[in-house]
Amino acid sequence: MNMSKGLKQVKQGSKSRRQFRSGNGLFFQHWLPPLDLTDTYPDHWKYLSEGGATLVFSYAGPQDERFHNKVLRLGKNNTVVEDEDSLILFQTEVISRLVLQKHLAVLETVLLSSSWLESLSSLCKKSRPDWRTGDIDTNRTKGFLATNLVSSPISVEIKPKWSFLRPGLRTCRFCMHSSCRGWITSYCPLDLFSSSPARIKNALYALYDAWADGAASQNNFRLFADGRLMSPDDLLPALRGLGMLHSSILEEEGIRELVVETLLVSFMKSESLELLKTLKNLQRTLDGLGIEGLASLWDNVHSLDKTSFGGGFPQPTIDDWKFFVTEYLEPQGSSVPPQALSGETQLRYNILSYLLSATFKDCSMMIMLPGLLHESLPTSLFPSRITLIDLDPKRVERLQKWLEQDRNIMQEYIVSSQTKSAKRCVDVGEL
Ligand SMILES: O=P(O)(O)O[C@@H]1[C@@H](OP(=O)(O)O)[C@H](OP(=O)(O)O)[C@H](O)[C@H](OP(=O)(O)O)[C@H]1OP(=O)(O)O
Ligand SMILES: Nc1ncnc2c1ncn2[C@@H]1O[C@H](COP(=O)(O)OP(=O)(O)OP(=O)(O)O)[C@@H](O)[C@H]1O
Repeated sequence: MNMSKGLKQVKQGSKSRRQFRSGNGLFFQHWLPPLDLTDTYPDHWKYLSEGGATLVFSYAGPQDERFHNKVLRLGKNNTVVEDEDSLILFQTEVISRLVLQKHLAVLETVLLSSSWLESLSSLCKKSRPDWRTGDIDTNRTKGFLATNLVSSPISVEIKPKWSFLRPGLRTCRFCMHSSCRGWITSYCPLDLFSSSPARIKNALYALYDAWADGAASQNNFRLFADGRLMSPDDLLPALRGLGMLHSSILEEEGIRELVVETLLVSFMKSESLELLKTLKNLQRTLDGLGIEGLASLWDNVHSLDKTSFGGGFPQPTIDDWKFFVTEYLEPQGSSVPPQALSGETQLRYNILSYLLSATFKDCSMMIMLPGLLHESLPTSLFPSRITLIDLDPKRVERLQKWLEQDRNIMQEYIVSSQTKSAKRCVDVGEL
């Protein structure tokens, strides 16, 4: 029997339960060890993209159902990243209780070897942007495969960042941070999360424009055509080459309109608006005390031992996360509801809550599109899939970084507001 034919996989924790269709059409199941990627050649994996902590490759080898439409995500050697099994469990056991499954990629652990990773690392050197630091961590023995979310004709990646305005402030965290970094962008996440078509459109124009101006280190917008990451200069010739442009579109300006209009149709679909609403509510409600409030709570609890913020607090385990999410989702079911907790237990609840909020503040959305809008086609014929990626747990050591970062951002922003008027961001509040 051809085992790869009719193969389906069902994820459960880090184990892969593969389902095979037998001759009589019935499925049978079998527990299998993780796939060994050293069965493929490193040059079957083409550099696709990267973030601060990982590098991502898409499969470009001979036809193989196991890797078709998959990307390989590998940890870098310059950051502490959880092991792959924990990352996958975090998504399957924790995140999936907060975000609908249809908005999540399917993940699977794979086995790797140092020599294989070293070859891949040298093969991808030329494709990586100069400004990115870190290299593949060749000491890791595992990576993970994920659904390739740029396999559609056009795919767009948006990293929306913080969706809410802190009480008492006029400017949102992203706009303050951008101003401190000297970024030139009119993007405000509060527009994207507003549910208003006009404001969402403004946000999309702003994201596109910052990208088109070549602001390489601004990572809030990326565009992929035919599975390849596009630079602003590549886009027009690439779309023409792929036959994706109507002959009337001759100018960059025309593409800008078309990309934004197409994305707007996708964002105005009810499931996209629902996802934005979910993300905003998770970011905001999990943030609870804010980083300053959390640091004060820490100081109160540690007033005698004076342990520094986050010091000695163990990394939450999967069981800790599961327990936390149950308390967060079903506060009435807890013996003591979260708002009535005190001391160590209150601190613990709020630390996990803030860490989880940080995951949602830093994730990205992948929007898969069948192409760019065509005026002869009704927009209802425009299917799109929207998926969240980079939903890794944040580590406890980050607490101190976030406290210092927020203080710096606030301080610099206050100083700069003395010379120019502070930006006013509009939050529509709870959706
Ligand atoms: O601190 P921020 O808000 O700048 O976010 C960091 C991101 O910077 P950005 O603002 O998107 O340019 C940063 O993104 P880049 O590396 O700049 O693409 C990372 O996402 C970082 O998280 P991690 O190290 O991958 O766990 C992010 O760090 P965390 O804040 O999530 O710890
Ligand atoms: N499933 C996927 N399909 C296609 N591309 C992907 C997928 N997952 C990740 N990518 C690409 O790889 C990049 C890096 O992945 P990811 O955001 O998960 O890494 P990271 O290092 O944690 O990023 P950051 O530093 O932004 O937190 C993404 O920005 C995206 O362009």
